[in-house]
Amino acid sequence: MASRSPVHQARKRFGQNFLRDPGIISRIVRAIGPRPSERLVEIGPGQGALTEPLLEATGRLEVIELDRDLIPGLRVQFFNYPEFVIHEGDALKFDFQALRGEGERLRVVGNLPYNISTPLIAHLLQAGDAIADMHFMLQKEVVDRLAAEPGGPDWGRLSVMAQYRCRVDSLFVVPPEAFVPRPKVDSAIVRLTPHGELPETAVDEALLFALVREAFGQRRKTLRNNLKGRIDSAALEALGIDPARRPQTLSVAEFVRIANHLASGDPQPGVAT
Ligand SMILES: C[S@@+](CC[C@H](N)C(=O)[O-])C[C@H]1O[C@@H](n2cnc3c(N)ncnc32)[C@H](O)[C@@H]1O
Repeated sequence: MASRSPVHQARKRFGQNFLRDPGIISRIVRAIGPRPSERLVEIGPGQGALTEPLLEATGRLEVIELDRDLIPGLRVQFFNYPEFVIHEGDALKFDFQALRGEGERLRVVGNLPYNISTPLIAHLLQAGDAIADMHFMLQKEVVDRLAAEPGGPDWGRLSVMAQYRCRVDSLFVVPPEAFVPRPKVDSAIVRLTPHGELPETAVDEALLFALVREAFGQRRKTLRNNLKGRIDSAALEALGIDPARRPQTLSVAEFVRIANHLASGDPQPGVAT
């Protein structure tokens, strides 16, 4: 059953689990390490649990909140911060690029609504060099997938997509008791830091992500099977990749190598034509 606050009934459809544990809140803020005048953006401020200490630290904050019933409370709570800006709307459609000023990079934070966390991260990863770093509370299972290593059970599409663009640090676990209402699962804090320069660059990123989606189509099948029609066994071998391997054993660099070969249009790598 959803818990009540005197003014607001938590809404499941907006993924509302409000942080209540002061110890966890200050640990999150310490992990973020906000400094005065930095360009911080909070997704889903809710009832202001993180908003307040962030504003205290920086004096300046932009928030994006979808639930319009929460907006008046935020305006009242933070009326004495002239550089507190509320964007009423959907973070999934928000143009983060447009927010930053000349020479600025955004620090994005949020206890994210779990029902949209994966598409939201995908949306933020598109924001190019607009973002300096991101700190998110997510379901622990999603953090495990983001921070996974090749060969492990959690390594998959989300891991490759995130690690292609970012360094990923899983910071600490947050138990259900820290929230009202309590979620059914553990949560965790993750830090995503976009690479200044990509360690591996895909010539065609759309092709890389399509390839990764196909490769992980059936995790138990081999690359030979999952990538049938896309690349044959001889070409995989010429790229130094055993076609009998399963997709969850491939590193980001290996996926990029295959994608760049496909983008080059060569029938077979390493063979002079
Ligand atoms: C898990 S709650 C976190 C609230 C608060 N930050 C806290 O830690 O207590 C998620 C917040 O995101 C808001 N939200 C849900 N979907 C959203 C969306 N698409 N765009 C922006 N905010 C959203 C919810 O209304 C809610 O305030």
